[in-house]
Amino acid sequence: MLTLTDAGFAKAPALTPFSDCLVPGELLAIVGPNGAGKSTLLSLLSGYRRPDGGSVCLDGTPLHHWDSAALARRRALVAQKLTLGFDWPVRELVALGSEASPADVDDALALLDLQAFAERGALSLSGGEAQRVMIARALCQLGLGHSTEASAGRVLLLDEPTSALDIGQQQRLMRLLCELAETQRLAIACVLHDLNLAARFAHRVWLLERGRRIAFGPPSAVLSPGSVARVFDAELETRASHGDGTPLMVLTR
Ligand SMILES: Nc1ncnc2c1ncn2[C@@H]1O[C@H](COP(=O)(O)OP(=O)(O)OP(=O)(O)O)[C@@H](O)[C@H]1O
Repeated sequence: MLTLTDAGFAKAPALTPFSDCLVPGELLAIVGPNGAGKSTLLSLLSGYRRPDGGSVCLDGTPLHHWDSAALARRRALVAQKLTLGFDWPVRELVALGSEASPADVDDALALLDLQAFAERGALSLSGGEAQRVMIARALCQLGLGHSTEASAGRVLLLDEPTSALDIGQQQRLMRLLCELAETQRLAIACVLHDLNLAARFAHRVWLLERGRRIAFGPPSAVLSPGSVARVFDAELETRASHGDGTPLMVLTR
């Protein structure tokens, strides 16, 4: 379990300290306007930045005390800006830095609908294909495909993983993330700009505004049309409702 206790950053980019957990089996959506601090929060959750106060612990041990190889097997981050580096064949890029077997790589490629690209050079991929490759790589890093017991408690952090995906791929990815959370007992935190996607798939939402977490809870509680319109300074219409009562919001013209 990943636990934040009064963790935040005093210096820019600042983040007001708060406490909460990333729970195995849960898909958490982190939402908020541009510059609200979502990527900053992922840098805290991943351990790439140490909090100025409080702690971020995985199974009770502060992230900065973890051995880096052991931590890499327990948490993976797919950043917003993709760095493909060299023109690796996709298969090699997906396996890079992990202990994945060729069969594990095949499994990860299949999960992300990438089998046809296995031998292609990474630099030849389209934006959406490259985004899916980096997610497949994170799954290999976490050793998914092994037993559920081995996967349980692993943490997958994704910064806008649907930003380059068409709607069909968005749906397949969000379904896959829900399935991995539920069947492999992963804890997943995912920055999303599409609030309807967050409402549809996330178990819980954290809403950020100006470096502060201002709301958290189930999508139906956090994503009310009033608070979304205010926080995002957007004019919205509520068209219908998702199954759980969360409003389906569209922009007015
Ligand atoms: N090194 C830095 N020094 C000062 N300010 C910074 C630094 N890095 C980021 N910021 C600022 O901190 C704020 C939060 O940045 P962050 O990238 O976390 O936002 P975000 O919510 O992920 O935004 P977006 O939706 O645009 O990706 C932004 O206003 C950003 O300009």
